[in-house]
Amino acid sequence: MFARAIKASKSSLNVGIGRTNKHCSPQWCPPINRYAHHRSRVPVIPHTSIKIFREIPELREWRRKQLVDYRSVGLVPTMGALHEGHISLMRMAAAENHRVVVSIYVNPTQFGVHEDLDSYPKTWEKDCDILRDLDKELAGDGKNLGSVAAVFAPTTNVMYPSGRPSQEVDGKGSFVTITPVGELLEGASRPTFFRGVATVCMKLFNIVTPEKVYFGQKDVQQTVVIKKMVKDFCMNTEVMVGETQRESDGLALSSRNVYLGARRRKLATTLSKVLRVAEANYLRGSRSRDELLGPARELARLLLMEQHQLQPQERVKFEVDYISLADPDTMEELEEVDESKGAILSGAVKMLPVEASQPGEDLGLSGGPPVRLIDNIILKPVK
Ligand SMILES: Nc1ncnc2c1ncn2[C@@H]1O[C@H](COP(=O)(O)OP(=O)(O)OP(=O)(O)O)[C@@H](O)[C@H]1O
Ligand SMILES: CC(C)(CO)[C@@H](O)C(=O)[O-]
Ligand code: BAL
Repeated sequence: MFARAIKASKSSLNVGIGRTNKHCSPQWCPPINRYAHHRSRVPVIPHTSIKIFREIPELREWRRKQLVDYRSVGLVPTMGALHEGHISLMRMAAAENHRVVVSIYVNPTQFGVHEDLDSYPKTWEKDCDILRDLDKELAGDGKNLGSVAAVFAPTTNVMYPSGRPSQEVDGKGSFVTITPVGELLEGASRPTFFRGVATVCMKLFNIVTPEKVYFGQKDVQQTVVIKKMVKDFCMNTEVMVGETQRESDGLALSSRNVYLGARRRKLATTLSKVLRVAEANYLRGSRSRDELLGPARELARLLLMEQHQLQPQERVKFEVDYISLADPDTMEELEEVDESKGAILSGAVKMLPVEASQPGEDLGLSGGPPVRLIDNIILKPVK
């Protein structure tokens, strides 16, 4: 969250300023005119049949047609700045549904007041190129049931018709809260985060009415919150979870990795290394919190100490927010893993900005602001 400081490129600004909605800044509004298809009311991504819906009524009309035609619909919610993690969810959805809807919406209510909503990466044109390439790939692969049929890219006016609600913790508004799970871990660090996520996902599910919804394991607590919301509100959809996509050295893909720069990028694998130590101990038979998390915390301490011994021009400082061993259904902390249920190992680390840069050093986009990284490993049941 700390690292969303990219500014829209000049070209994306240019395409955005034709007819922007007063409730959305020109930087991030998908262009309305540019992709207009002459014979259709609904624009499409060029060289594809992927429809771009900006309004709810048109999307609902399209959705009704899919229902009448017995076509299943899968939804992949995203905040854009698409990468291979998102694409893997779309591939999964295309394998199991006739029509895949991808939502691209940077949801204000999940950002705390001091978080960087305004600078969250907005890469609409690049996202369209990625979707076009995926469209070609899926068309050439006979194993899929369907393909990406539509992008839903609403404005905040559409998503919050009574006006944009407060981002304050005690702010008023129509919110969905899923507690206590939404208050733990990520929710403790970002108190309005899961309220915003549950609220926007409830809206997206109500609008798209998908048979299945797709979320990434990288945001594991989010999957637990969404599953609980679907269960507790008797929602008619199935929550599917796609595995975390990683770089070859183990770093989980994330839109925010672009802010790391070369020096911090090398150390960004710290969290996955630390979690893997705990996983290795689980696989060797350890079950208690101390046996699992003790050595993991020790590795984090040693890696940080190593950095502190370096010169400011060379070192990377980071802060461990949490390392957790939690119940897979509630995210509550465990003293002992129940072998029949397994557990979730998760963590969050804040990579601090470099203290002293070297001449010409790549510090990451926007000068390398603080970057909060999250990751997790599922400890599978053994019985
Ligand atoms: N590396 C990944 N592997 C699998 N799924 C992912 C990965 N990264 C993100 N996702 C999933 O994609 C969906 C949309 O996520 P989002 O748009 O927030 O991307 P992100 O990379 O997590 O961005 P952020 O910088 O906000 O964390 C979520 O369900 C998320 O879990
Ligand atoms: C699910 C989501 C799209 C809701 O805004 C967001 O939290 C995300 O990208 O993980
Ligand atoms: N993938 C989680 C979205 C967020 O950090 O706001």
